[in-house]
Parts: sequence; C-alpha cells; structure tokens
Amino acid sequence: MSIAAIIVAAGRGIRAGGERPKQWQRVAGKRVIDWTLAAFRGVPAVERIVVVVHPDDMGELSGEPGITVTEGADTRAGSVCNGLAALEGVGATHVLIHDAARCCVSPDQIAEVIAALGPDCPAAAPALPVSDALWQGEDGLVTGTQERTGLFRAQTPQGFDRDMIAAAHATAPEGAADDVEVARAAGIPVRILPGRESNLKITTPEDFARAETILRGPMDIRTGTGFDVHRFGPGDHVMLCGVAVPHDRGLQGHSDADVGLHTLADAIYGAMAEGDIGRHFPPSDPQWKGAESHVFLSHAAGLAAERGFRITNVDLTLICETPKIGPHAAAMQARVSEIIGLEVDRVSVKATTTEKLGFTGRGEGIAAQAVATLVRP
Ligand SMILES: Nc1ccn([C@@H]2O[C@H](COP(=O)(O)OP(=O)(O)OP(=O)(O)O)[C@@H](O)[C@H]2O)c(=O)n1
Ligand SMILES: C[C@](O)(CO)[C@H](O)COP(=O)(O)O
Repeated sequence: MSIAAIIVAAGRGIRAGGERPKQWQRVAGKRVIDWTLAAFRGVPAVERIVVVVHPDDMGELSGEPGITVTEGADTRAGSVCNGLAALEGVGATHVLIHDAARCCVSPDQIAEVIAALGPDCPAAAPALPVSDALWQGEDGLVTGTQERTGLFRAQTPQGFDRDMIAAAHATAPEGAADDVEVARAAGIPVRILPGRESNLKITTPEDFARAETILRGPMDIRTGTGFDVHRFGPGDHVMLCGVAVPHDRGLQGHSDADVGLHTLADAIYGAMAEGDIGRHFPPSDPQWKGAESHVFLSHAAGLAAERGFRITNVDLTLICETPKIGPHAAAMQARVSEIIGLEVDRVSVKATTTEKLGFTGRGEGIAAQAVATLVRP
C-alpha cells in the first residue's frame, strides 16, 4: 500500500469570518493549516501530501518542505478532483482526503483510517453517531421530529482506493457534500470508523476557541519550591524582599544577599524545571557582584511569561529571630507584587522564628522558603 493525502484548503471560509480564509488564520500559536499538516506529517505511512489552495493563495505555502501545492476550484468536489489529478502517475494506491479546516485531527485518527483500508475495504471514514434528538423547525418553532437511529456526523480524513475514488469523481453528480457521497454514488461501499469529538471542522467564529482549547491540551499547573540561607556579617541593614530593613548586622552574599527574593526566584525557576538562580546568574560572574536581587526575580518571572505561564500566587516564609519582619511585611508584599507584576493579594510574605533553635535561632543568619504556582492555559 502506498498512501497519499489530499488536504483541501481552497475554500473562502465565509462562515468563519476574519480577514483571511480560516485555514490561514492562527489558532493556538500556529496557522490552522500548519496544525493540519503537522498531524499528517506525524503519520509515517503517509508518503505524499498534496495541498489544494485557492489560486490567490498559492504563495501561502511557498517554502513548505515535502508537499505538493496545486490550485483549487469553485467547489470542494472540484478541489478534490484537482488534488487527485496532481497524484496521477505518482504510484499512490490509496488516498486520504481531508479538510484543512479540521486542524485538530490526531495522527491516531489518520492511522486508523489507513489501517482500515485494504483489499476488502476500498473506502473508510470516521463519523460520530448523532446523540441529540433531531427536530425540523421553521420560523422559530419545532415543526417535526426526525428519527436519529442510524444517523452519523461525517468527518475526515476519508480514505479510498485511489483509482476507485478518481473514477467515482469523474462521473460524480454535482453538489456532493463529501467524498463518501461521491463514492457511494459510484457503488463503492464505505466502512464507518469511530470519529472523535475533537476532530471538529472550523466552520463558524466560535470554532476557533474550541480548536484552541483542544490544540493547547489540558491546563498545565506547576508548583515550585525555593529555599535559601544567607549568613549575617557586618552592616546596618538587611535587604529582604526588596526592602531595606534597618538592623545591627547585614547579610553576606555575592549580590545584595536578599534571601527573600532569591528564594522566590528559585521557586519560579523550580516550577519550570529551570534549575535555580545560580544557573541563570552564576556567582562566578563578576557582573552580579553587589547586584540588586530584583533583577533575578524579574528574570524568573519574565521567563515564565515567555513560556506562556501565569504566576497565580507566591507564598514566602522568612525564618529568623531578628529583625522583626511583621512591621515590614506589607512593604515587602507590595515590592514583590511590583517586581513580578502579580496582584498584592496573590503575594504572601510571612515570618517565623525557630524558637532559638538551630542557626537561625542562634542568630547566625536568615533562611527563607517559598512556594510558587504557575499556570499555562
Ligand atoms: N471550493 C472549495 C471549497 C472548500 N474547500 C475546502 O473544503 C474544506 C471544507 O469546506 P468548508 O468548511 O465548507 O470551507 P469553506 O468553503 O472555506 O467555508 P465556507 O462555506 O464558510 O466559505 C475546507 O478545508 C475548505 O478549504 C476547498 O478546498 N475548495
Ligand atoms: C467533508 C465534511 O467535512 C464532512 O463533514 C463536510 O461535509 C465539508 O464541509 P461543508 O461545511 O459541508 O462544506
């Protein structure tokens, strides 16, 4: 078996609206056609891909590797015929015919159609049984009901013996909705395969949002933790969460030793599996000597935004006997909120002592721990 795919993309997408036909519009970060092509490229059995485009759009796929682009016609059936013509003489035994507008099709679905085709099965296509009641209606009123048993919603890719579907199209009646209708008119039996709700055809403007949700996949929710310690040394203040807190000692470190901001940055990096602050700002690099630590936290938050994550909350605990954090907690909360661009009520800054136990209890330094939650829709 040698499989070719014809992706019809020559429609004008009138019902979907927008400045460009729907197949050239973007959804989930790529053009509709790019998602469709990616699904077919994900199936190794598909040896050739022909994309049928409107004569005005021939440049849209220039430079796209491994595909043949051919001109479409005024009707979907006409565009399919042009696609079939482009396959003449290339040796494909079977052909999958697919709407470019069904950009959420999965490689699994495509592979299932291919697997069904063979000597005993010249045609197969996915469909979903109709599950809702069906009515007739006129002027806003129900005028009748329709038995739904045995009714299916047709999807693509529709797969065929290439010679048989080419011959069927040559004698097809005008106005066929799809290639299964063409095949049946020529007496070719068509096997029904399980379709997928996700294999929707972008038809109206609302379908873009549905496709976006499907293509982006489930919401990605991440949690990261941070922990850091800095030792006391000489000084008259400590920097904590971007606030200078008067104290009889300072904190030692390569930068301004802001243990709060370092811990928050590590929590955000951690949520993205991006190591810690030392990976992004090596202590061996002299340019970070004495640096203000808001630079590090801004970088972590910026990286999250770049990757499509929204920080939904951060929760920081400073661990020390002195200085007292309570009087400064609101200012720290406000400063962190400003640095990472997160509402104040999603930033928690609190403190605890260790009841005079351990190194923080002995007043040797300050520790901090934090949790950050990131969400990518
Ligand atoms: N003359 C045509 C008409 C349609 N198609 C393609 O057939 C698929 C299914 O058609 P449909 O969803 O009806 O797309 P449009 O014709 O573009 O939509 P509309 O009817 O809203 O203009 C689409 O990928 C479309 O680009 C095509 O290649 N050539
Ligand atoms: C082929 C098809 O996708 C099957 O559902 C559909 O018939 C094509 O789109 P149209 O809206 O009917 O033009």
